Order: sequence, then C-alpha cells, then structure tokens
Amino acid sequence: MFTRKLLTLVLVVQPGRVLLGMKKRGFGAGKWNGFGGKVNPGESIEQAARRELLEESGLTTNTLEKIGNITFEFVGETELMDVHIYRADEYDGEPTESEEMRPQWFDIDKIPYGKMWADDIFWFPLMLQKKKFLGYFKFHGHDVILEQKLNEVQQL
Ligand SMILES: Nc1nc(NC2CC2)cc(N2CCN(C3COC3)CC2)n1
Repeated sequence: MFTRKLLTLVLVVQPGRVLLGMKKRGFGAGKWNGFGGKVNPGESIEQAARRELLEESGLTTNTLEKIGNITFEFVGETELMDVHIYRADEYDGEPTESEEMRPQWFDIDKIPYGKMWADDIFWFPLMLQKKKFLGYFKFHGHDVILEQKLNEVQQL
C-alpha cells in the first residue's frame, strides 16, 4: 500500500552553531533545513548524503555520522518519505550558495524552528545531543502533525 522514497539530510554542527540552508526552490522551498536530497540508483545512502552536501553547500566532510531515521506519511498519499539523517562535526570548504540552498550559520539557541519543517523542533534537540533516534510523523498537508513517534535508540 505504501512505497518509500529514500532521502538524505545532513546537519553540519560546530560548537555552539549549526549550518542550515534556506531552500530556494522545490519541496520545502522557503524553509531552513539541513542539506540533502534523493538517493540515485547504484548510490549508497551515505554517498548520496555526501553528494548532496557538496552540491547544496560546497562542503565535504570526513565525519558523516548516521544519527537518525524518520519516516513521514502524508494523509492521502501512498508514498512515504524515508529520511536518513546524518551529522557532520567537521567539514572542509566554505559554505557556498547553490541553486538549491543559501547556507547560513545559526547559534544553537537561535535555531529558526518557526521557519523550518514542523517536525524539526522535536528531533533537533536529540541530534544536538548526539543521540540516535527513530521517528515517524504523520502530516496533514505540510504544516499539521496528526501523529508522531520519536524514540532514542542505541544503534541505527
Ligand atoms: N527537516 C526535515 N523535515 C521533513 N519533514 C517532512 C516534510 C514533512 C523532511 C525533511 N526532508 C525531506 C525532504 N528533503 C528535501 C531536500 O530534497 C528533498 C530534505 C529533508 N527534512
């Protein structure tokens, strides 16, 4: 009944600050988010995460750590979003605006949750504490969360 679309999301975190990008077009345009996108055939999820980070932010990293996996359901749609979330604590390069994203550093205590996906406020604190988590969010449209599950796990 449901198909799953593999997607990636990378958060670059430095002491006291996190790098977010303003999505300039496509799904989630107008929201701040980490960097990510689709997984191409023949690509591992981690390779796709690295590719999208480079394409969207100009950054590379040696320290991509898998920290979460969240499944999103949208009422009335049969395709689930299976988002694999990574944290990078080091990076090389300079944050660079791309066609997709305008990068900006945010102090941890000034993360713009009001301009991000509604689920982020729930799992960002786990991500920032380097906890690993599994989640499930059921959305009505793009703004209303009808159901949610979020559990810390020891390993992904
Ligand atoms: N933070 C956050 N929340 C989401 N919530 C669900 C939407 C309700 C989804 C999401 N991603 C899925 C979409 N993906 C786009 C980049 O190319 C596709 C970025 C990561 N990222």
